[in-house]
Amino acid sequence: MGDLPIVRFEEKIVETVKENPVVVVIGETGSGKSTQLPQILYRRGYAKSGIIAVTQPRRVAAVSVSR
Ligand SMILES: Nc1ncnc2c1ncn2[C@@H]1O[C@H](COP(=O)(O)OP(=O)(O)OP(=O)(O)O)[C@@H](O)[C@H]1O
Repeated sequence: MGDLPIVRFEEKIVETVKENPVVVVIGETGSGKSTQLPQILYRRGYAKSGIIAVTQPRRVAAVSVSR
């Protein structure tokens, strides 16, 4: 699989998350927000100091992106 568009913004996202208590990421459908953001935060160690929670409008979608 090729890289999703969000991957290019990883450094900017991590930097912004570090500096702000709340961050809103806006991007096109399929740009990788739901599937990549939790993995980026996991790789950067955010699961060590807290939990990474993933919400979706439907239960099945929430469970599948959390795996
Ligand atoms: N590493 C990858 N490379 C390419 N495509 C991927 C990869 N991982 C997941 N995908 C696919 O890319 C799409 C990314 O969707 P994702 O739900 O993350 O986007 P999104 O930005 O959250 O979209 P939406 O705004 O519609 O929720 C999915 O169809 C998924 O199957």
